Amino acid sequence: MSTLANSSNIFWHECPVGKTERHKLLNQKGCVVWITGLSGSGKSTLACSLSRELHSRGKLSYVLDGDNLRHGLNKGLGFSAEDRTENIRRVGEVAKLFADAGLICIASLISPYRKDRDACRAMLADANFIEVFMNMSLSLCESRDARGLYKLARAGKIKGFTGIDDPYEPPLNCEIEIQEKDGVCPTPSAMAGQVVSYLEDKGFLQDQ
Ligand SMILES: Nc1ncnc2c1ncn2[C@@H]1O[C@H](COP(=O)(O)OS(=O)(=O)O)[C@@H](OP(=O)(O)O)[C@H]1O
Ligand SMILES: Nc1ncnc2c1ncn2[C@@H]1O[C@H](COP(=O)(O)OP(=O)(O)O)[C@@H](O)[C@H]1O
Repeated sequence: MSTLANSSNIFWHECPVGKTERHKLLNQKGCVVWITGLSGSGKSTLACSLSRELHSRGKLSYVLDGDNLRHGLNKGLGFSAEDRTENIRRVGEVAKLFADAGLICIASLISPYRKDRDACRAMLADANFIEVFMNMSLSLCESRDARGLYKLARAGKIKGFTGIDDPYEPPLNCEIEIQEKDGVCPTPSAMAGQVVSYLEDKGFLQDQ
C-alpha cells in the first residue's frame, strides 16, 4: 500500500457521457441556487417551496439543507468559524456535483461568511451559481424563533449564535434578494416565484 500523502499519483478520468448530454436528457441546465441568511429568515421554507414549484414544472431539483446535512455528511462539525467554513466547503463540493449531474441544486445554509460563499461560487462557472439573500431583519427572524434558539442565545445558553454574538456578512453582489416590504415578508410561493423567474430568464429551465 502506498504511503504517499493525500493527492499524489491520482488522475482525472473523463466519462464519455458529458454534461451537455445530461442537460438534453433532463431538459434543463444544472446550477446551484445558494440561499443564505439568518436562522429563521426562511431559507428552508424557500428551498422547499422552490423545489415543489420546479417539480410541478417537470424540472428536477434537490435540496441540500444545512440543518439536515449536519445529521450526516457534516455530523460532528460545530459552529466555530473553522467548522462553518468546512461545512460550507463540503456542501459547495456536493452542490457542484449535483449541478454537474444536471440538477437544480438548492443549497440552504446560513453560510455567514462572504469568503466561504465566494469560494463555492468559484467552484462553478460564475453564471451557474445563483446567490439568494434572505434579507430579513433580525427582529423578524427572532420573532419567529421556530426552535427557541434565539431565546437560548439571548439567555447566553447558546454561544456564538449568528446574528446575536456571531457575525453575518450580507452578500455585496447577490443575484437575487428576497426582502420584507413594510415589515411583511413575501409568501413562500411569491419567494419561489421570484427565483423561478430568474431561472427562466437565464435559460436554466428551457429545453436544451
Ligand atoms: N451557534 C449557532 N449559530 C447558528 N445556527 C445554529 C447555531 N447552533 C445551532 N444552530 C442551528 O444550526 C442551523 C444552521 O446550520 P448551517 O449549517 O446552515 O450553519 S452554517 O452555514 O454553518 O453557519 C440553524 O438552522 P436554521 O435556523 O435553519 O438556519 C440553527 O437551527
Ligand atoms: N415567507 C414566509 N411567510 C411566513 N412565514 C414564513 C415565511 N418563511 C418562513 N416562515 C416561517 O418562519 C419560520 C422559519 O423559517 P425557516 O424556513 O425554517 O427559516 P430558516 O431555514 O432560515 O431557519 C418557520 O416557522 C416558517 O414557517
